[in-house]
Amino acid sequence: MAIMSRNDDDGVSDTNDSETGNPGQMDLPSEHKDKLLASREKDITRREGAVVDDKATLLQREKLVTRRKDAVELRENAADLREDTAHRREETAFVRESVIHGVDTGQTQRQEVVELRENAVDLREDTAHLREGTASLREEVIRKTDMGQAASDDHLMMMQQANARLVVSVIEAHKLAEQVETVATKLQYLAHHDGLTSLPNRMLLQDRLNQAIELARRQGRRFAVLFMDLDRFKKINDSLGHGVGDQLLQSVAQRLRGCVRHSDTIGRQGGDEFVVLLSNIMHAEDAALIAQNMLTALAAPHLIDHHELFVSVSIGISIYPDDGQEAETLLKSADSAMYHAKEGGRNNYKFFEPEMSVRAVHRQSIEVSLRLALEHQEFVLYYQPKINVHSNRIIGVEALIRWQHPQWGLVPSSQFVPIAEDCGLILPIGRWVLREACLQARTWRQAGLPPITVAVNISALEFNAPDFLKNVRMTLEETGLKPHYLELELTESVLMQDRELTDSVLHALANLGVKLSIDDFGIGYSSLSYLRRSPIGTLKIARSFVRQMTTTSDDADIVSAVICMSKKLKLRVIAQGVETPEQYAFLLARHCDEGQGYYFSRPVVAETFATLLQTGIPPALPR
Ligand SMILES: Nc1nc2c(ncn2[C@@H]2O[C@@H]3COP(=O)(O)O[C@H]4[C@@H](O)[C@H](n5cnc6c(=O)[nH]c(N)nc65)O[C@@H]4COP(=O)(O)O[C@H]3[C@H]2O)c(=O)[nH]1
Repeated sequence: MAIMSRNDDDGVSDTNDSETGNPGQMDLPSEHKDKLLASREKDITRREGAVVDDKATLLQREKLVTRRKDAVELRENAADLREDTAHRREETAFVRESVIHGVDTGQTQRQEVVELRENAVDLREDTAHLREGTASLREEVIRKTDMGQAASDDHLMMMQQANARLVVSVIEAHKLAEQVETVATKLQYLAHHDGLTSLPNRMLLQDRLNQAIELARRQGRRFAVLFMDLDRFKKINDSLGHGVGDQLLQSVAQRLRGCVRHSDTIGRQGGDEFVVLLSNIMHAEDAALIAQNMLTALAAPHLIDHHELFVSVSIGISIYPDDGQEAETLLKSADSAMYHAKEGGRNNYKFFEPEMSVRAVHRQSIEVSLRLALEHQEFVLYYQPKINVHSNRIIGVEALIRWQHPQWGLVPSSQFVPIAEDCGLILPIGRWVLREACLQARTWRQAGLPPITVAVNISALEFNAPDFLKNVRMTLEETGLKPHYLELELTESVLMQDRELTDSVLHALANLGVKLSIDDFGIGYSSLSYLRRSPIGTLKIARSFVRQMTTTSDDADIVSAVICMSKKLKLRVIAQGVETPEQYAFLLARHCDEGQGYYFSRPVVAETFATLLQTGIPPALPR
């Protein structure tokens, strides 16, 4: 008998299979056999279906895992993007701060501006990349979201987060772009304006000048260019410090603004130089009127850091088209005219005249030749004796430089020392003078001539050079001259500079044994209490007072007062530029002990001076 039992799973199972020759197989009627076969086939199909179902589930799971991976990747991408944005934001903030700092302090140098501009360009490129990055990421999200319609809630949530982060990134990118715009605008401003005064700078002024030329050419009109610089600004800067100097320049800029119309341009060329473009004048006299207004406006005291500062300017004026048809020529003409204004006593204005450019060219060629003069050994020292007016004995000598030019002949120092000071060449020239004078003094000593002190002029630039003291020490050592045979003549302006530094150098020199004197005393502003404390040993009365002391009572009073004061302060005093017997007599009567000037001897070459030293001042010299 066939034993049929109900299976839990599919309901039918046989334990006695006749086809397999199973001992449990029974011989069934054919209709039963057909039924059994049909039932078996159904069973197999059902089982195969279950396997297919399993495969689909696996595939489904695999897809889910892949989508999860995509979502994680997206999340990571979004996080990277966010980090990148934050980083860029910091950079922008830094750039912006640098620019603002630059604008505030006026210290943004041209190089910095260039760097900032390059940074802004980089930043802009980065922002563009960032935008591209966010766009492609968004596209990817959309694509993957479409693919994953059937994604799990988890997957959807991750997608939403990634999307939200992308939105943040895009907003950041927009902000970044705005900030870069702001920085770019500021850079643009800085590139065309002076950081200290906010006036148009050289570049912008050049642009405006070119525009004015173009317009004036078309309309057949004239316009004026005013070139000006502050008289003796360097002294204020050196003595009161750059902070005060900067404020003074701001104050000057402010007052100049008040003197011109809106259509005119005032620019700062650099340092204490300003250029004004008066774009609409009918006659040259209009420019003169404005120049005069500027002189008046600047003359009132400038109150800066509790200092009442008085400044004046010298102004040179050139007119388009008479004095130049191009920007450069107009500026040059105005510059030459300004030099003449300065030479004419400062605090005034001068119109350009054609012969001025000849002098400007001459000055330029002096500078070029000066650069070669040291190398070509064209300098020579002359020596002028200092005399004890009572004994008529030579008590010292001043070394004075001359330039033996191959074409121009012997050039006096007044024609090239100021130029050498302007262009800094006075530093190597000064070192040469000091060495040459020390060597010469030593040679005279070795030749058995009476011991005397040799004096060397030191300009403010030389005194303030960082290696000045070291150079004096080294020169004395190398030339073998004893320090007390060297005297340094300083101008009053040297004493007005950085007090602490000046004091320490003066005392170091005095400790070495070097003598110190003040040249041209009376024309500066030396404080008497300072003189008392300083190691200065001698005052040299300025030639300008000595020249008129016998004819002008004011000068006579000044010279008498300086002699008297020197004695009280226990300082030696010497009158410079003594030329006449009357001046000599005046000094004797006022008990001035020492004198120097043509009355005793002109500056002479070293050999002649050696003879003077041996023989004394000959009576044959004009007296
Ligand atoms: N009219 C007139 N002039 C007289 C008389 N006695 C002397 N002098 C001139 O007065 C100037 C005196 O020199 P300083 O006041 O130091 O003024 C000097 C000094 O400031 C500067 N200098 C000259 N040599 C040097 C140098 O080696 N180094 C530096 N840094 N400056 C120098 O150039 C200035 C002019 O020098 P120099 O042309 O040599 O002119 C000299 C001298 O030749 C006189 O009785 N009447």
